[in-house]
Amino acid sequence: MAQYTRASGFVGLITLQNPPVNALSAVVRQAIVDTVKIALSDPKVKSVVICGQNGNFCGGADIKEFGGEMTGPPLIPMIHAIEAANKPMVAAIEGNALGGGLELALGCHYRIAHSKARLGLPEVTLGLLPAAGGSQRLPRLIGVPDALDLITTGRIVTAAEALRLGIVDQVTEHNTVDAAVKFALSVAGQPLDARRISTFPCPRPPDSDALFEEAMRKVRGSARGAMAPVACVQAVRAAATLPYERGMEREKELMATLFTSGQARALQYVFFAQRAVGRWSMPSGAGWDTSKPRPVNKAAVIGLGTMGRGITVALAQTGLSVVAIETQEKQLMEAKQAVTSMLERGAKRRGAAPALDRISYSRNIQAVADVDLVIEAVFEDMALKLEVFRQLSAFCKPGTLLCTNTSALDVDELARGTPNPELVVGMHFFAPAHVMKLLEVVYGKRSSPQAVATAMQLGKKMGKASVAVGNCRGFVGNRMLRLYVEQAFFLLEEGATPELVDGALEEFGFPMGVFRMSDLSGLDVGWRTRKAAGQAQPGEASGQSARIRNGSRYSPIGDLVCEQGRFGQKTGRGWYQYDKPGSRVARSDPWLHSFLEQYRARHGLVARSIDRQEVLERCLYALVNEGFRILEDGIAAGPEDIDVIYVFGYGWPGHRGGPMFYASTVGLPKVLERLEHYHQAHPDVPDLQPCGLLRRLVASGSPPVHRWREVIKKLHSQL
Ligand SMILES: CCCCCCCCCCCCC/C=C/C(=O)SCCNC(=O)CCNC(=O)[C@H](O)C(C)(C)COP(=O)(O)OP(=O)(O)OC[C@H]1O[C@@H](n2cnc3c(N)ncnc32)[C@H](O)[C@@H]1OP(=O)(O)O
Repeated sequence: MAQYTRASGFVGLITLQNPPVNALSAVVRQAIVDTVKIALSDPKVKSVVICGQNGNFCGGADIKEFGGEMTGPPLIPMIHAIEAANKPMVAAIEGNALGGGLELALGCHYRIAHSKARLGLPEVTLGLLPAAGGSQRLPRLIGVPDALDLITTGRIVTAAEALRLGIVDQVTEHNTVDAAVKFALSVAGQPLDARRISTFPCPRPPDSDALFEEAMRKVRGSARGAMAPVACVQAVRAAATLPYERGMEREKELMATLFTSGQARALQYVFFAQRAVGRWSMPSGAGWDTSKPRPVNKAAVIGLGTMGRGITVALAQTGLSVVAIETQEKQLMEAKQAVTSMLERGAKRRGAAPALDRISYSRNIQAVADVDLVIEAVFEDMALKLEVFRQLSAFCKPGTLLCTNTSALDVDELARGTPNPELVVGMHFFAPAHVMKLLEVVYGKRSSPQAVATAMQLGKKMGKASVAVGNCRGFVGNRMLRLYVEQAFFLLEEGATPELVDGALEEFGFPMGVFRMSDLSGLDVGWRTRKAAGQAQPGEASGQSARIRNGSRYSPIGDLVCEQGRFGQKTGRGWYQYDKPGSRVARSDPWLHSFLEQYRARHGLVARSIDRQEVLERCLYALVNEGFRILEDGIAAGPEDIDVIYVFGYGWPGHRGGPMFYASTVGLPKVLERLEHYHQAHPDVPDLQPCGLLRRLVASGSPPVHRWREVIKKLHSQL
């Protein structure tokens, strides 16, 4: 709702009240309509201020309403009535003014913001566009290039940037509502014609056709099939080329296509999934609501390779004091230089001072003595990590949380090597750790809920989508990825090329297909793991036995490519060829194609024609099937956890909502049928056998994804 009061005698004060973010629900919209009417009809009121309660202006339209029938007064006429008012309407912006919230403020004649306010039109991230006039008013207010940037990316700006762009009229360090009331009194009675943004001509850039074509090219290149960014460009183009009323019609038309689209549903699911994973739980029943995190003011990072450096930067940028430890002098110096330049680059981008003085560097592990939490990021070697944990246990103060940044090693085994296993958790960062948004927080059998709560809270502070998962080989993300990569290898054996597989996956929306990705991250990483597991065996054995491990199909293709010294981009050769080592532009490699032909001949394999549909089904359904197993095993608490991991850590296109959501949109019976088909065709690949949970969900009528937890709970209670 919205509360109406009078301030300083002559100012009508409308306070939006819909905790926690004052979203514009039907009730709030009705209350705004009613209170605006009261204020405008009261002769004592000279001007009006609109603000939000609890220091938060407005988080936009109520996203929860989008799934159902929209009731209550619509936003557009409500904002028009505000703009048309004959008394000055002033928005007092504290906290967030996002989406419909900013559109409401743009309908006001003046905008006063607190210096800590954040403003933006993030609708595109929800598969929508700013369709309450935002796409038409913002370009008229700040010009086409800046409006295009904000609307197509959903980028949120600070009050300082908003002032520079001309979105707000004034920024205050003090009480925003007081400042707005004072301002409202100062402009009472002044003419308002020049303050109604919808009446402004849209400033037309000199070569606007070229500008829009370039914007469209850029957006199509990065959208990976998402419709909303494209519609955003079209809407802003309408603002630049059409009168306001016709622009509004175009905005509505474009929104109508997006509003009911599967992409919007998927992106809004991801929005709520991201919040749902914060309400984590462990199989013991402990969780976010029962576990209090410990305060963390000072942290240590052990091992300053690529991951350790990124983690150091992420921690320092969060405001923590960090002790960065590397035993080798040369590496320590190199790391210090790298961390310094990463911090400086980041600070320049944000227009802030680099957090250099928050970090101290040491070669001595005893420097951990006074830290609250340690993140170990040494080489992926169990013996080495056990030794580091032994030393940490000796030197850390009692109660220090010991975290390991392993991507696959057993957290329980590490915990067993310490006197306080309850203090050990995994914090699996993704490279580059200061950029990538995902963090898997891995709890072992003996991790205390408080340790998990502390790691989850630290992840949130670092701005990461943090997901609590159980301990198993590869945790959630890499455990699923193994099956996806494995299918891609099998497809090469059967007649596909890296280009075909990558093309299909990139068309689906991944930024890179599996082979281009593998060239980027280095083929030797997986090879080393396979060698350690005894899977990769040197030499070029032929015949079927060379492709079997533990009774299941195995493809040594990746191992053989590595044996040629082809490790991907870093060596200039991998699944593709590159101009020189380190170069990023992948080109088809005839050597690889003839290698594949020779390989098939040696193993008696006959290449067949494989289409993109099969590539998608084999790679994606195998991955989804493992997702069901993960849910069945209780490693992830719900489908949202898996989907957040894949969207934020593995490049799964957000407009397809994550693998489990995607499976639900394909239809679980269809996924089951295709897995049965492929399992029958490849009986030597047991991983293709449909998971019991998938069968159970289909048997229960394929409930929507938000109801899977009930089926999972029932399943676990019967085990
Ligand atoms: C047939 C065709 C018809 C077509 C036409 C139809 C027309 C109808 C549409 C009219 C035009 C609409 C145009 C406007 C659209 C919008 O405004 S879309 C919304 C845009 N806003 C956002 O994207 C902001 C989303 N929120 C956030 O980014 C953050 O929540 C925050 C505001 C920055 C606050 O962050 P933080 O403090 O970290 O809190 P959170 O944990 O994120 O959120 C707290 C809880 O609040 C819930 N929530 C947040 N925002 C909204 C929202 N806008 N609507 C509903 N709920 C919201 C969030 O989910 C959290 O709740 P829990 O999930 O229960 O934890």
